[in-house]
Amino acid sequence: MNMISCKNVSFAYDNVVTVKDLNFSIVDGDYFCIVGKNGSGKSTLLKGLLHLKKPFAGIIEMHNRLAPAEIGYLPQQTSIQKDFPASVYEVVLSGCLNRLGFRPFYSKNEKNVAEHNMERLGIGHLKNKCYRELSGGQQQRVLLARALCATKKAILLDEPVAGLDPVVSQEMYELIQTINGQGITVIMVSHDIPSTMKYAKHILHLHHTQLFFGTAGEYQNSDIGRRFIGKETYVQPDA
Ligand SMILES: Nc1ncnc2c1ncn2[C@@H]1O[C@H](COP(=O)(O)OP(=O)(O)OP(=O)(O)O)[C@@H](O)[C@H]1O
Repeated sequence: MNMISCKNVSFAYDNVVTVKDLNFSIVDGDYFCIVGKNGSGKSTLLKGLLHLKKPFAGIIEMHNRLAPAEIGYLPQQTSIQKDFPASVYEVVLSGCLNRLGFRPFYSKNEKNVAEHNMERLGIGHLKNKCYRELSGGQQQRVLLARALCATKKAILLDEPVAGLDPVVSQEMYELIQTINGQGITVIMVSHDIPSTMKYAKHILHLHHTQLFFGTAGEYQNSDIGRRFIGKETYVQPDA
């Protein structure tokens, strides 16, 4: 069943259209990857899906009463975020912010949700540690736990393994796959094409418009897919 549909969607900055004619759907339980070169419109689309940016034209439909605030979001990390002076627990719990409404304090239930997601991602033992003292991989797990506090339905991840070493990246991908297997829809922007091909169910390839939308298998067999996968996959030169 469709969770989100984009129909003839375009985005513009200062009335200048930068991304146009997007037509695709994300289904319940999808592992949906958005790929494309720098500046092709991936982050703009993410902002659109989160309703942080209005389409210039077209419509983004959220089905089954999915509210944008119910999508957990793991943004790209900046150096300022990496230095954030809060405990792991505080960072994870802040994922429940959207549930607070006018209440000033978190409820017992929200605290339980935070505890549950820390255990789920294997960071329960880091609860009282300062976020900025963690490794890059641990920080990403914390942010993933935070994103999961906001949702039972979908998470949106912007380059979740950027800056992580191959082993930690692999662990992160396995966690994301496990979460997807538990029924959470995964929507991910990625420059990591080999892993995209390994895990994605559907792929959207952007270059200011939609160059491809379909299954990972269809992408692999398409001209655009073959060219992009070939270019982006790093081949170890002969020693
Ligand atoms: N705030 C803005 N004002 C004006 N133009 C913008 C703004 N943000 C993005 N753009 C333009 O919109 C287009 C798409 O940018 P976007 O950041 O969405 O690309 P991207 O695919 O996410 O890039 P990257 O892979 O480098 O993160 C680009 O041409 C960019 O210059």
